[in-house]
Amino acid sequence: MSKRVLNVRNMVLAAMFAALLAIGGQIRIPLEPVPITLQTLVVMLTGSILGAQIGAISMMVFILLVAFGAPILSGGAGGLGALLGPTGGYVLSWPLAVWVIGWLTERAQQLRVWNLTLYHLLGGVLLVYAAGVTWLAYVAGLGWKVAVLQGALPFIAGDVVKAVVASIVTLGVIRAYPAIRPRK
Ligand SMILES: O=C(O)CCCC[C@@H]1SC[C@@H]2NC(=O)N[C@@H]21
Repeated sequence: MSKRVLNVRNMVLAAMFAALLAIGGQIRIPLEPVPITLQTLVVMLTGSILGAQIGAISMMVFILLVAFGAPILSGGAGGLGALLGPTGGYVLSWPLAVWVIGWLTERAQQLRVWNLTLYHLLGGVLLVYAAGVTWLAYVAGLGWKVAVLQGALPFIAGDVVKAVVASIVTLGVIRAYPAIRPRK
Protein backbone atom coordinates (compact mmCIF):
# COMPACT_ATOMS: atom_id res chain seq x y z
CA MET A 1 0.00 0.00 0.00
CA SER A 2 1.37 3.41 -0.91
CA LYS A 3 1.97 5.89 1.92
CA ARG A 4 -0.72 8.31 0.72
CA VAL A 5 -4.02 6.58 1.32
CA LEU A 6 -6.17 8.82 -0.86
CA ASN A 7 -4.28 8.54 -4.13
CA VAL A 8 -6.08 8.18 -7.46
CA ARG A 9 -5.64 4.39 -7.58
CA ASN A 10 -7.21 3.90 -4.17
CA MET A 11 -10.05 6.30 -4.89
CA VAL A 12 -10.86 4.46 -8.11
CA LEU A 13 -10.78 1.10 -6.29
CA ALA A 14 -12.98 2.43 -3.48
CA ALA A 15 -15.51 3.76 -6.01
CA MET A 16 -15.45 0.44 -7.92
CA PHE A 17 -16.25 -1.60 -4.82
CA ALA A 18 -18.99 0.86 -3.76
CA ALA A 19 -20.50 0.36 -7.23
CA LEU A 20 -20.19 -3.43 -6.88
CA LEU A 21 -22.02 -3.17 -3.54
CA ALA A 22 -24.85 -1.29 -5.24
CA ILE A 23 -25.08 -4.07 -7.85
CA GLY A 24 -24.93 -6.74 -5.12
CA GLY A 25 -28.02 -5.21 -3.53
CA GLN A 26 -30.05 -5.70 -6.70
CA ILE A 27 -29.25 -9.43 -6.89
CA ARG A 28 -31.68 -10.51 -4.24
CA ILE A 29 -34.39 -12.76 -2.95
CA PRO A 30 -36.93 -10.34 -1.46
CA LEU A 31 -37.61 -11.89 1.97
CA GLU A 32 -39.37 -9.67 4.53
CA PRO A 33 -38.20 -7.80 6.54
CA VAL A 34 -34.62 -8.57 5.41
CA PRO A 35 -33.76 -9.74 1.89
CA ILE A 36 -31.14 -12.26 0.85
CA THR A 37 -28.63 -10.32 -1.26
CA LEU A 38 -25.09 -10.48 -2.63
CA GLN A 39 -24.12 -7.44 -0.52
CA THR A 40 -22.30 -9.58 2.06
CA LEU A 41 -20.20 -11.16 -0.69
CA VAL A 42 -19.09 -7.68 -1.81
CA VAL A 43 -18.47 -6.55 1.79
CA MET A 44 -16.16 -9.55 2.31
CA LEU A 45 -14.33 -8.96 -0.99
CA THR A 46 -13.89 -5.28 -0.17
CA GLY A 47 -12.18 -6.07 3.13
CA SER A 48 -9.85 -8.75 1.86
CA ILE A 49 -8.95 -7.06 -1.45
CA LEU A 50 -8.85 -3.37 -0.50
CA GLY A 51 -7.74 -3.74 3.12
CA ALA A 52 -8.91 -1.93 6.24
CA GLN A 53 -8.54 1.74 5.32
CA ILE A 54 -9.55 1.92 1.67
CA GLY A 55 -12.18 -0.74 2.21
CA ALA A 56 -13.83 1.16 5.07
CA ILE A 57 -13.66 4.39 3.05
CA SER A 58 -15.39 2.61 0.16
CA MET A 59 -18.23 1.50 2.46
CA MET A 60 -18.54 5.00 3.95
CA VAL A 61 -18.80 6.51 0.47
CA PHE A 62 -21.58 4.01 -0.26
CA ILE A 63 -23.44 4.95 2.94
CA LEU A 64 -23.04 8.68 2.23
CA LEU A 65 -24.51 8.18 -1.25
CA VAL A 66 -27.46 6.29 0.26
CA ALA A 67 -27.97 9.04 2.85
CA PHE A 68 -28.08 11.63 0.06
CA GLY A 69 -30.80 9.62 -1.67
CA ALA A 70 -29.00 7.39 -4.17
CA PRO A 71 -31.26 4.34 -4.80
CA ILE A 72 -28.48 1.81 -4.29
CA LEU A 73 -29.68 -0.26 -1.36
CA SER A 74 -31.35 -3.59 -1.93
CA GLY A 75 -34.26 -3.32 -4.36
CA GLY A 76 -33.38 0.29 -5.29
CA ALA A 77 -34.08 1.82 -1.88
CA GLY A 78 -32.22 4.96 -0.83
CA GLY A 79 -32.37 8.02 1.41
CA LEU A 80 -32.13 8.52 5.16
CA GLY A 81 -35.47 6.79 5.73
CA ALA A 82 -34.19 3.59 4.13
CA LEU A 83 -30.81 3.86 5.85
CA LEU A 84 -32.44 4.17 9.26
CA GLY A 85 -35.13 1.56 8.48
CA PRO A 86 -35.22 -2.08 9.63
CA THR A 87 -32.12 -3.13 7.62
CA GLY A 88 -30.04 -0.08 8.62
CA GLY A 89 -28.01 -1.99 11.21
CA TYR A 90 -26.50 -4.28 8.58
CA VAL A 91 -25.67 -1.38 6.27
CA LEU A 92 -24.14 0.82 8.98
CA SER A 93 -21.99 -2.08 10.21
CA TRP A 94 -20.29 -2.55 6.83
CA PRO A 95 -17.43 -0.02 7.30
CA LEU A 96 -16.43 -1.69 10.58
CA ALA A 97 -16.95 -5.19 9.13
CA VAL A 98 -14.69 -4.36 6.19
CA TRP A 99 -12.14 -2.75 8.47
CA VAL A 100 -11.95 -5.90 10.64
CA ILE A 101 -11.60 -8.20 7.60
CA GLY A 102 -8.97 -5.88 6.11
CA TRP A 103 -7.05 -5.58 9.37
CA LEU A 104 -6.84 -9.37 9.71
CA THR A 105 -6.00 -9.90 6.03
CA GLU A 106 -3.22 -7.31 6.09
CA ARG A 107 -1.56 -9.07 9.01
CA ALA A 108 -1.82 -12.67 7.78
CA GLN A 109 1.54 -14.27 6.93
CA GLN A 110 -0.02 -16.32 4.16
CA LEU A 111 -3.45 -16.10 2.64
CA ARG A 112 -5.30 -19.38 2.22
CA VAL A 113 -8.96 -20.22 1.68
CA TRP A 114 -9.34 -21.34 5.31
CA ASN A 115 -7.94 -18.23 7.01
CA LEU A 116 -9.64 -15.80 4.61
CA THR A 117 -12.93 -17.63 5.18
CA LEU A 118 -12.45 -17.25 8.92
CA TYR A 119 -11.86 -13.49 8.56
CA HIS A 120 -14.92 -13.19 6.29
CA LEU A 121 -17.05 -15.04 8.83
CA LEU A 122 -15.84 -12.89 11.74
CA GLY A 123 -16.27 -9.51 10.05
CA GLY A 124 -18.83 -10.19 7.33
CA VAL A 125 -21.15 -12.51 9.24
CA LEU A 126 -20.73 -12.34 13.04
CA LEU A 127 -20.24 -8.59 13.28
CA VAL A 128 -22.79 -7.73 10.58
CA TYR A 129 -25.43 -10.02 12.10
CA ALA A 130 -24.82 -8.68 15.63
CA ALA A 131 -25.40 -5.10 14.45
CA GLY A 132 -28.20 -6.02 12.02
CA VAL A 133 -30.22 -8.15 14.44
CA THR A 134 -29.84 -5.70 17.34
CA TRP A 135 -30.98 -2.82 15.10
CA LEU A 136 -33.83 -4.87 13.63
CA ALA A 137 -35.11 -5.82 17.09
CA TYR A 138 -35.05 -2.16 18.16
CA VAL A 139 -36.37 -0.42 15.02
CA ALA A 140 -39.00 -3.00 14.10
CA GLY A 141 -39.94 -3.52 17.75
CA LEU A 142 -39.34 -7.28 17.53
CA GLY A 143 -38.42 -9.53 20.42
CA TRP A 144 -34.91 -11.00 20.32
CA LYS A 145 -36.12 -14.46 19.30
CA VAL A 146 -38.11 -13.12 16.34
CA ALA A 147 -35.29 -10.76 15.36
CA VAL A 148 -32.83 -13.68 15.23
CA LEU A 149 -35.37 -15.85 13.39
CA GLN A 150 -35.99 -13.18 10.76
CA GLY A 151 -32.67 -11.33 10.76
CA ALA A 152 -30.04 -14.06 10.97
CA LEU A 153 -31.27 -17.64 10.53
CA PRO A 154 -32.40 -17.38 6.87
CA PHE A 155 -28.97 -16.07 5.81
CA ILE A 156 -26.46 -18.26 7.63
CA ALA A 157 -26.05 -21.03 5.04
CA GLY A 158 -25.86 -18.59 2.11
CA ASP A 159 -23.45 -16.26 3.87
CA VAL A 160 -21.12 -19.15 4.78
CA VAL A 161 -21.04 -20.08 1.08
CA LYS A 162 -20.38 -16.41 0.22
CA ALA A 163 -17.48 -16.37 2.71
CA VAL A 164 -15.83 -19.32 0.95
CA VAL A 165 -16.53 -17.91 -2.54
CA ALA A 166 -15.12 -14.51 -1.46
CA SER A 167 -11.93 -16.26 -0.28
CA ILE A 168 -11.49 -18.09 -3.58
CA VAL A 169 -12.14 -14.90 -5.59
CA THR A 170 -9.77 -12.87 -3.38
CA LEU A 171 -6.96 -15.41 -3.87
CA GLY A 172 -7.60 -15.36 -7.63
CA VAL A 173 -7.46 -11.55 -7.74
CA ILE A 174 -4.27 -11.45 -5.65
CA ARG A 175 -2.68 -14.12 -7.82
CA ALA A 176 -3.53 -12.10 -10.95
CA TYR A 177 -2.56 -8.72 -9.44
CA PRO A 178 -0.07 -9.41 -6.60
CA ALA A 179 0.50 -5.66 -6.06
CA ILE A 180 -3.11 -5.23 -4.93
CA ARG A 181 -2.62 -7.31 -1.77
CA PRO A 182 -3.06 -5.07 1.28
CA ARG A 183 -0.20 -5.53 3.77
CA LYS A 184 0.95 -4.06 7.06
O1 LIG B 1 -31.54 -2.85 2.79
C1 LIG B 1 -30.45 -3.25 2.39
O2 LIG B 1 -29.99 -2.98 1.27
C2 LIG B 1 -29.63 -4.09 3.32
C3 LIG B 1 -30.01 -5.54 3.28
C4 LIG B 1 -29.17 -6.34 4.24
C5 LIG B 1 -29.27 -7.82 4.00
C6 LIG B 1 -28.59 -8.61 5.10
S1 LIG B 1 -26.82 -8.44 5.03
C7 LIG B 1 -26.57 -9.89 5.98
C8 LIG B 1 -27.65 -10.87 5.59
N1 LIG B 1 -27.27 -11.67 4.45
C9 LIG B 1 -28.11 -11.51 3.44
O3 LIG B 1 -28.02 -12.11 2.34
N2 LIG B 1 -29.06 -10.62 3.75
C10 LIG B 1 -28.87 -10.10 5.09
